[in-house]
Order: sequence, then structure tokens, then C-alpha cells
Amino acid sequence: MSAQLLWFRNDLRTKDNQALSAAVQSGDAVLAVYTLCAKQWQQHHLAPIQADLIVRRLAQLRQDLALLNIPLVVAELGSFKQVPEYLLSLCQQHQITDVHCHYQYELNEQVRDEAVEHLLSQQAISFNRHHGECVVKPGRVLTKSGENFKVFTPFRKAWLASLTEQSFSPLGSPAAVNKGLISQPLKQLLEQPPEISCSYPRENSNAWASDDQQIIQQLRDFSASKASDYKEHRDIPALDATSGLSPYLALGMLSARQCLARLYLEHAEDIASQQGGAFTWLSEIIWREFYRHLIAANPRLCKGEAYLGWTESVAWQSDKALLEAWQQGQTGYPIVDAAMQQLKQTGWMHNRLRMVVASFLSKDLLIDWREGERWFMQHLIDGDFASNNGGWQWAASTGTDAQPYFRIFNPTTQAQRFDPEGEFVRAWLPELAQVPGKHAHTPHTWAEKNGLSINYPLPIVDHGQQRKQALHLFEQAKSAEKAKNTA
Ligand SMILES: Cc1cc2nc3c(=O)[nH]c(=O)nc-3n(C[C@H](O)[C@H](O)[C@H](O)COP(=O)(O)OP(=O)(O)OC[C@H]3O[C@@H](n4cnc5c(N)ncnc54)[C@H](O)[C@@H]3O)c2cc1C
Repeated sequence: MSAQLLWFRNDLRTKDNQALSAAVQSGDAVLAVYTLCAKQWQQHHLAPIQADLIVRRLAQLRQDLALLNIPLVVAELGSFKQVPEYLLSLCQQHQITDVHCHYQYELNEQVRDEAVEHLLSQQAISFNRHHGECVVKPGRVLTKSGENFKVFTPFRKAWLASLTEQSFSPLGSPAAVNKGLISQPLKQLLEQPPEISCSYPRENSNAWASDDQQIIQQLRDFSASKASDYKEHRDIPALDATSGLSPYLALGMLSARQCLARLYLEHAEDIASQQGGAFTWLSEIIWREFYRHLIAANPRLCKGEAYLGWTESVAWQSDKALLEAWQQGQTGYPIVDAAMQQLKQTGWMHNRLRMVVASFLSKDLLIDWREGERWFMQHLIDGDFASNNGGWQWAASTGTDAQPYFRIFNPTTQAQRFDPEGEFVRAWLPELAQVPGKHAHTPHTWAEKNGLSINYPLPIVDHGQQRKQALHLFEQAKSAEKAKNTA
């Protein structure tokens, strides 16, 4: 009896899963596999909290797949290098003729997939990759001259123009596989699946859902009650005004198409007029796509390179004490410290604050953005290479469509604008609990005026001075580039 293999990666869902649907449609039995590569996770700086969510999700997925008569094997391997041989042996063991999965656009993943394809093809096993991570597949949204967009707004316009009927029609869960087709060894895996083992360090992720119903309900609740006000509220970190869906989108527990379908169902007018909260939210989904298209077209980004070559000459400073103060939320800038506490304690950080702390690390502490990029991956529940790299390069002014280097966030004015009453800061920094209203952003000035002392660090750098220094470093790098080009 021949069978199909479904290889799960960043697509941990049964609904709107093209690879799964294709495997089931073949009419054969289906075996599912997840290759858990702890060494690779280490190299990719996977956060222990995200590892925990993956393992919890796999347990849930196994139950969902069992209802479709599909057993799920979770194989713990070291690195990606071991994957091709392992998959081949699995195929040979179960008479598998076709392997299905979704494209992943990161460089190491692409190299791994090419090796798998090569090895399987030698045994006449077909390797079928489907595009399921994006609504519009990379390579389809191009400028009139056939190039990739470097700027978001025209990308968004072209992306919207490229939508088809299919973009709003996510696939449901496929029908169950006919039990009569299943071989004895597969039946045994279905009835007595081996324990899921994971040697990678894990941190409790129970605050985040692992089952479909809760995730879909969260999408529906957001669309029904928060999407309309998203434009006005999304930048206020003290409000629960964003969807909180990023961990699920990052691991493919939810697809971008499912999000799009829900939005079009309830907010079609806003989207057609390109106004209002729902359209702003859709734009965030398009940012996610933009960064995926970007890494697919520029594999060098996966090697740690800056998008703008000249910014490689910026003389970043390496000061361990400053880096550690940032990591531990001890900078003396309350908005930065509160945000870093939010990250440490929950694994998630509000988008506005990601921009503020990323700007602070690169433009106030003058530390290489790659240090921050890594720290985020090591701690985020929604760690996602493309979005994280894109966000960091934007904030550090080294990326495509980046914040120009001469526009530098002032952390205190950002705080006063987006946390005007200091609510967010007091919620995460108990040492500032007694500092009233907006004074929470300048606690030492308030304490001095009132003859009080507070147990909170003084600012570790002076924003005004560091701003000048940052401008100097960027201008130096620009001049060096000019000199190189004219030499
Ligand atoms: C320095 C920096 C690092 C970041 N790192 C990550 C990361 O590792 N993983 C990640 O998913 N997002 C990252 N982002 C983007 C963004 O901050 C998060 O996606 C967002 O805060 C998640 O919260 P939410 O689900 O409530 O978002 P919502 O506001 O509800 O947005 C809906 C979805 O759109 C996508 N999205 C929103 N904003 C962005 C954006 N700016 N870029 C790309 N996609 C976006 C996310 O998938 C998000 O879940 C980063 C941003 C910055 C500035």
C-alpha cells in the first residue's frame, strides 16, 4: 500500500493547509511528520517559550490529525543536515511516493529543502512544496520592471491588486482518510503514538492557546470588537487593542488567509475604501508579507547582512554593560525598561515598544542592531525571522524602507505621546508605582521636586548627546562609502 508524507514545519494547522489537503486528495494513506531539530533551534536562537508552544501545539495537532486517521510522528534530530536521510528512511519504511510541505523562505530552510528534494528524487519520490505561508506568494508582487519592491506603500498597492478569489477562501479541514487504506504499521502509530521528546530548553507558554478553537475565536473577537478602533488604539501599549495573534501566525497555527477571510467577511467596506481600522490591520498583515517577500528575494539577509550595504560601515560600539542594562530593563528610561520587562515576563512586546527599544539600542546605546535582533529571537513567543529582521533593520535605519538615519526616536517624548498617563510604565515597573501620571516617564525630576527618593536607576546615557553621536556615526559611514565609490 503506497502512502503520502505530510511534512509539518511552520504550518502547524489542519485548516487552510494546502500541503495537507493535497496529500489527502491523493486518495492514499497519509503519514505526518515533524522534524524537531534542537541544534538548529539553538543556532536560530529559538526562545524556550516558543519551543514550549511548538511542543504543546504538536500534541494538539496529533489529536486533530488522529480524527483524520493521520498519525503524526515527531522525530527529534540534531540539525537540518540529518533531515534528508531521515525522511528518505521514513519514506522507504512506509512505501511513500510523495512528500508534501509548504515553502519556507529562510536560507537554511531552503538549503535543507533542496538537499531533501535531491535525495528523494534519486529514489523517484516526489517532493511537492506549496505556498501557504503568504497570501500572495513571493515573486508575484513585482514592480513594472519586474523587480522586487523596496518600499512598502507601492508594494501594498501591488499586493492588493494581485489578490484573487482564492486569497479570501481558506481551505477547511480535509475529509478523513479512509481507514481501509491504512497499513498496519501506520495503524499502530495512530493507535499508540510514541511520546513527543524534546531536549531543547522550554519555558511555560500556557498563557498562549494551543488549540484551534481558541485561536479562531480570538481572531473572531478581534475582528468583531477591536478591528474598527485599531487605527486609533493600536499604538497605546496600555490598551489591549491589537489582536495578539502573532505567536500563531509565526508558527502557522493560523494562516494569513484565514485572517484575510475574516476581515473581508466583516469589514469589506472599510477595506474597499482603504480606510478605517480594519484596513490598517490588513496593512500589518501586508507588512508581514512584505518582509517574507524581501528575504525570499535577498537570501543575504539571512546571513546577518544589512539591507543597505553602506550601513555596514557604521562603527557600532560594543559596550557589554550598556547592552546588559538594556536586556535587563535597567536603562533609567522607564518606557524602555517597562517594555523589556513585558518581554521578559510574557515573551511578547507591544509593536510600538518594539520600535522604541530597538531605536534605543541602536541610536542611543549605539549598539549593533544584530545584538537586539538575537535577544528578541531568544525571548519572543512570536519570534519570526523575517518580521524580526525587518523590524530591527527598519528601526536601525539599515533596512529597506527604513526609518531614515537622521530621524531618531526620543524615548521620553515617545513615552509621553503613547503612554500619556504613565499607566503602562507603572504596570511593569512597580518601583515607580507611587509616581503619578505622566511624571512616571521622568521619575527622578518628580522625586527631586518632591524631596523624595526612588529606587530606580538614573538614565544610563544622555539622549541628546547620543543622538548627535549616532548622526556622526551614520554620516561617517556615508562618507566612507562615497570615498570608496569615487576611489
Ligand atoms: C524590532 C521589531 C521586531 C519585531 N519582531 C517580530 C517577530 O519576531 N515576530 C512577529 O510576528 N512580529 C515582529 N514584529 C512586528 C510586530 O511588532 C508584531 O507582529 C506585533 O506586535 C504582534 O502583535 P499582534 O499580533 O497583536 O499584532 P497586530 O497589531 O494585531 O497585527 C496583526 C499581525 O500582523 C503582523 N504584523 C503586525 N505588525 C507587523 C510588522 N511591523 N511587521 C511584520 N508583521 C507585522 C503580525 O503577524 C501580527 O500578528 C517586530 C517589530 C519590530 C519593530
